[in-house]
Amino acid sequence: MVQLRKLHKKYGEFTAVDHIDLDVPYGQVFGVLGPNGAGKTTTLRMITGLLKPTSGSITIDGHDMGEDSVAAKSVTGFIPDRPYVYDKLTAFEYLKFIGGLYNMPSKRIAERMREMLELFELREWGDSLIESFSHGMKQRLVFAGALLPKPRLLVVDEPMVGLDPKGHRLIKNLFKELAHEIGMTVLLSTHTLEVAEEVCDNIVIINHGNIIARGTLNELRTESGEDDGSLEQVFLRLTEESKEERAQAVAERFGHEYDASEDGRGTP
Ligand SMILES: Nc1ncnc2c1ncn2[C@@H]1O[C@H](COP(=O)(O)OP(=O)(O)OP(=O)(O)O)[C@@H](O)[C@H]1O
Repeated sequence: MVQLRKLHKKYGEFTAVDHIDLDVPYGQVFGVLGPNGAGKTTTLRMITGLLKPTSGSITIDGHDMGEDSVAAKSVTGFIPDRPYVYDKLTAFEYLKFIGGLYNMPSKRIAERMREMLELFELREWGDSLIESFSHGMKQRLVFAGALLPKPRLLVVDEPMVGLDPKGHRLIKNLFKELAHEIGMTVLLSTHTLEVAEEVCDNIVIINHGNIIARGTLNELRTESGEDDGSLEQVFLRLTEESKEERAQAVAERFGHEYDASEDGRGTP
């Protein structure tokens, strides 16, 4: 479904994503994990076409993002980590706007709006202004919008932010159903390891812009030597760094040269 080849992103001199290769199969829940600043959001935003790579290629469902970004984006739904929605619209108006972006016929938009508002327990709120919604309701509305056109690929950055326990359960079940029953590919980044453990068929772990491990939870357990470990133990083991590695990363971040002889302090 998604192929990344030597995907690279620099912000100025800083490398956020470092020539990664990745294949995400159809019909799976695929998790992207990694510590803060690892490059997860940057990678997902490049896949959705919101950020332009410095180099490398992205193919979505056979469409090359560089050559035909409209075709690649037309099969993709995106749920960002923060629900940016225009407060002065009603839920109906917001969903109609999304349907229009995907060129959906009005009848289809009306049908899907009803289904989505029902699914995300917002049925009575269709005519209400979004400004009256709580954070969690806004997040659920963003989910409804992203799924409205039935995308083949759903990209989700930190899905659990702002959702209550009932919302967590709804979303976890939904991801599994979408992937395993409808065949949608769900590509998600999360810090909630219990979510990844429960729903992801495959996982990649990113650190400093590189993929440092990939596979099923069992394969990651073997790789990390944590044979019976939880994903948290596996994650901590795989991302643990020596003092030198940490110092080097900080020095690179601030454009300094790292000199190990200086006890890990970067020199300007
Ligand atoms: N617009 C930007 N300009 C400069 N640096 C940026 C920009 N956006 C991100 N970065 C840097 O790129 C690196 C990767 O950021 P990114 O947001 O992709 O990480 P992440 O893995 O999603 O982190 P988190 O888990 O904290 O959300 C970080 O060091 C970040 O500071």
